[in-house]
Amino acid sequence: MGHSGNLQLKVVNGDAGYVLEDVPHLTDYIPDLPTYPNPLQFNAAYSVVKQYFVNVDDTVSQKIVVHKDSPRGTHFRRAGPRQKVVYFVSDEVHACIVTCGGLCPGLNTVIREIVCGLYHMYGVSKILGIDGGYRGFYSKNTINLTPKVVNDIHKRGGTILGTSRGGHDTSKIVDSIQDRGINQVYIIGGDGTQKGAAVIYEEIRQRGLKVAVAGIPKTIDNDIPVIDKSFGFDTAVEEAQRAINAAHVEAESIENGIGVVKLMGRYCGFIAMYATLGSRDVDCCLIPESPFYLEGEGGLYEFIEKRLKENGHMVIVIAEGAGQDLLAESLQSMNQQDASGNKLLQDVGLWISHKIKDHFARLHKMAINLKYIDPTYMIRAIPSNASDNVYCTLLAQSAVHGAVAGYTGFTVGPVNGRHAYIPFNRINERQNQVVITDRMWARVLSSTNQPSFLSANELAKFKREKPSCPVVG
Ligand SMILES: Nc1ncnc2c1ncn2[C@@H]1O[C@H](COP(=O)(O)OP(=O)(O)OP(=O)(O)O)[C@@H](O)[C@H]1O
Ligand SMILES: O=P(O)(O)OC[C@H]1O[C@](O)(CO)[C@@H](O)[C@@H]1O
Ligand SMILES: [Mg+2]
Repeated sequence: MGHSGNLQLKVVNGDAGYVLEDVPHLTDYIPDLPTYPNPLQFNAAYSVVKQYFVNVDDTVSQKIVVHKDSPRGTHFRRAGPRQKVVYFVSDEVHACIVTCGGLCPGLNTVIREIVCGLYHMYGVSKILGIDGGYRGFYSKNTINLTPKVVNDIHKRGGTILGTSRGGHDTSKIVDSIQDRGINQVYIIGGDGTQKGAAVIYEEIRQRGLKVAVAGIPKTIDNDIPVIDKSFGFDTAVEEAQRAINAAHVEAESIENGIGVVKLMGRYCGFIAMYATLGSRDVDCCLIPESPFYLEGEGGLYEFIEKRLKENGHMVIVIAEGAGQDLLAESLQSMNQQDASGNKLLQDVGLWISHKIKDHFARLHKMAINLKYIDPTYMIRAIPSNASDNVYCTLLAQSAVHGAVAGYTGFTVGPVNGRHAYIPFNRINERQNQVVITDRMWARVLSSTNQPSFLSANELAKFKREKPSCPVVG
């Protein structure tokens, strides 16, 4: 096997096209680090486990569908407890946890399980909660986290640590880490947060500090690539059903009733797509990845008229990032950004509701009754459901095992069902989006029976431009 790469990339090439995109280890820049036996082997709960520790050579394959002669492809290091650890646990570890970006169901569960994992599996009791996101490192007080403090936080929505956008000052953050003697940093957040985690890791490495940096991916939008799905996503999709049900009940109770539901999804339509497929009451799902138009043959107005004539009512689900080009045409574009530099979107749900009402009022041939439901924050401010709780537990424990073993500069997450350590650069190189030329979007179209709103030429263009998504869908 041959190694290649620089500070960022640790790539190992093997036989038959096998590629390991490995994560950094503290020993990459701190030679001769002493190691210690993993204390987990004395843990009563784990004594029944046949194979305590993950084999050092275990990797997780990114490509699950293979052909007889195809190369073995990209792999990631398998997550889990290691035989040797690089911290003299429990005394040496001083950990901290921070949550950044928007809320997401399960944040408190991940915090709880990092604290309980560190404490119960590795005997760590020095764990600080950073208050209010990245800027909390240098401008706020910290909170001492113990299993007792976090005991029932998973039953609450939000994050007990608070969160924020903006305020990432790398050198101030690393100064604070250094000054406080912190040597494990757990960073929970979305795409922006993981980019922030990558630069924190780089700065720590430049300074030669024995500090492990572990990212736990959080995004309600499911826009983080490589991993199967982000935590809280299922809970959000489930909660979205309540809004869709309400829209459906309202719409079918009145002549020519239309229920419009806006769901989150700034740049991608995963929530809208899964909520639509989960519901079966949705007649039209509009997402940022699939352009649509209103007027004329094959447009949205024509489809609404047809569906109302057929069924007497209809439900439209629209992701917040859908149709932004149309909004920009008809409204003056604001071009505003939030504190993290994310584009602030105009309310497409409200806009489309007005457009539909105006259109049918102008036509005079069909009186419609439109109800607009906007549950956007309700679907992310709730506690996570049971399966997300289990998922959060695995993420937290995998992150803890990795950091204690000396891995750093990684985001943890499931790849084809197996948890893996994924290098930051892989997580940060692109955003996950619905690929409308994949089967999952076709399933939506065939479930709603809506038009694709794409001409043959546009479809061909999409097929050329967008590679098939190997993970989601
Ligand atoms: N390129 C970057 N480099 C350093 N820090 C960044 C970068 N992008 C974003 N951040 C920081 O990460 C934090 C969170 O970013 P952001 O507000 O975009 O949310 P997010 O993590 O993407 O979560 P979500 O989009 O799911 O709400 C902010 O404090 C922001 O300053
Ligand atoms: O209003 P906030 O807190 O900035 O969050 C809104 C954004 O957060 C997200 O949930 C995640 O990025 C987006 O879908 C949404 O645009
Ligand atoms: Mg983001």
